[in-house]
Amino acid sequence: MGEAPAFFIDDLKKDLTNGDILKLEGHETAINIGLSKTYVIGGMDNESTSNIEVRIYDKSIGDWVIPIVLGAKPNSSKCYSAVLFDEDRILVIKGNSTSDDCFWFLEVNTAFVREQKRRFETDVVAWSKGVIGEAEIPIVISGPSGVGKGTLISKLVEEFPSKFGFSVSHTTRASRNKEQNGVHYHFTERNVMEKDIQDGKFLEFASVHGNLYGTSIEAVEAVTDKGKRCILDIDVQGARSVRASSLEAIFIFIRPPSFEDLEKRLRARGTETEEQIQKRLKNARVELEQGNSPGLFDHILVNDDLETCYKNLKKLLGLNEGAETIHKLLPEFVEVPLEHTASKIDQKILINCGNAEENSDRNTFLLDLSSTKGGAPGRTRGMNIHIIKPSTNGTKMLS
Ligand SMILES: Nc1ncnc2c1ncn2[C@@H]1O[C@H](COP(=O)(O)OP(=O)(O)OP(=O)(O)O)[C@@H](O)[C@H]1O
Ligand SMILES: Nc1nc2c(ncn2[C@@H]2O[C@H](COP(=O)(O)O)[C@@H](O)[C@H]2O)c(=O)[nH]1
Repeated sequence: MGEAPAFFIDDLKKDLTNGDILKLEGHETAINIGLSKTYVIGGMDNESTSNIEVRIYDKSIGDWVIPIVLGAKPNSSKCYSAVLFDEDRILVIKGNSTSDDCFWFLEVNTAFVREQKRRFETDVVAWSKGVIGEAEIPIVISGPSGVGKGTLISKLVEEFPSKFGFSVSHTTRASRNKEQNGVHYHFTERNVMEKDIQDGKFLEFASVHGNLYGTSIEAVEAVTDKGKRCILDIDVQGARSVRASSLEAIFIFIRPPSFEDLEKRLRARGTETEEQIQKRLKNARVELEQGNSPGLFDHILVNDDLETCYKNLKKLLGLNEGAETIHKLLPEFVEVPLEHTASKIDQKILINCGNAEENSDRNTFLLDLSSTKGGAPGRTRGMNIHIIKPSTNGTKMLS
């Protein structure tokens, strides 16, 4: 049984550095990792800082280090507790928050963080939001330009709005007439997108028909966080990158009935100049060949008659009539108050809410982290939460 302490805001002076007195400011919590480093997490009582800050006291140099902080940062709260989950990750629990925003992992030495430390040649930490429950794995749809990927995806999202969500890509190409920024694409300047790629914000990116396209980690997580299955419409290079990434997905390649049909569709759409059409058709020949690459795509569909192809797509996704009305049970939803304590037992975190003497009805939660997957950059998914209710004779039962 491994037990790790949690520290709270009223621990203003605490011997966290095995000898040195460390002064915590405002709403901060701190935790030791190894013999030499103390991670101080939280913020001052300052309206201007809306995100949780991180600083490291390095005993070996006797000084503070401000690390590069990667990943989407949690908003600040008035109370945090921290539990050392393993040597690589600190679980931070935000007081006064609900379970959709109260569990965060600060990664200090995971493979991703080690790679970033090498890249930046300085201390790096990365946030990853803890999410309760699993999500259905994303669907990657690829195929040559004009084959009908967008048409098929739109039909699926329209018929099953609560089941599927579209991953909104970034692109440097100009928007077409009816395209909306943030809905069809995030239309971006090349230098901004290149900087974001450098900063590790993209799951994949590729140069397609002369423009830069890419899927940000946030684009996929935003859909999955809503409990929806994410659909990515990306080219074959992008599909290859996702295959090589840690994201588990289903890969579907859409083929036209013939090259002539593909050309007709592209021209009939009327969104490209003749020069652009020629470029897309040239690239289509390469993509059609690559669609057969062994081990890349799980399924190949021919989009001849649209309705038939759509029916086949639904079939392979296991959707039948009335599927939209079937809802999965939502994972347990809990609220962690300002005053709480947290302690670790194996892969589980016991969270006691409130003051034991004053409130006998206080909730106790058991957060099971044994099936977690993923991590920075992105989310840590697969947490399970159980509510332990006090029984009348004082024995606590798992619900
Ligand atoms: N089965 C089909 N039969 C005839 N026309 C189709 C069929 N499927 C789609 N189309 C039409 O073909 C054109 C291209 O379709 P769509 O824009 O969905 O292709 P796409 O694969 O998403 O292209 P891109 O990769 O360039 O975004 C559209 O005008 C669409 O209405
Ligand atoms: N690798 C990626 N490819 C993408 C992404 N978003 C779209 N695409 C592909 O680009 C072409 C052209 O699209 P268009 O909207 O300009 O017609 C098409 O094949 C898309 O699948 C992305 O994020 N990454």
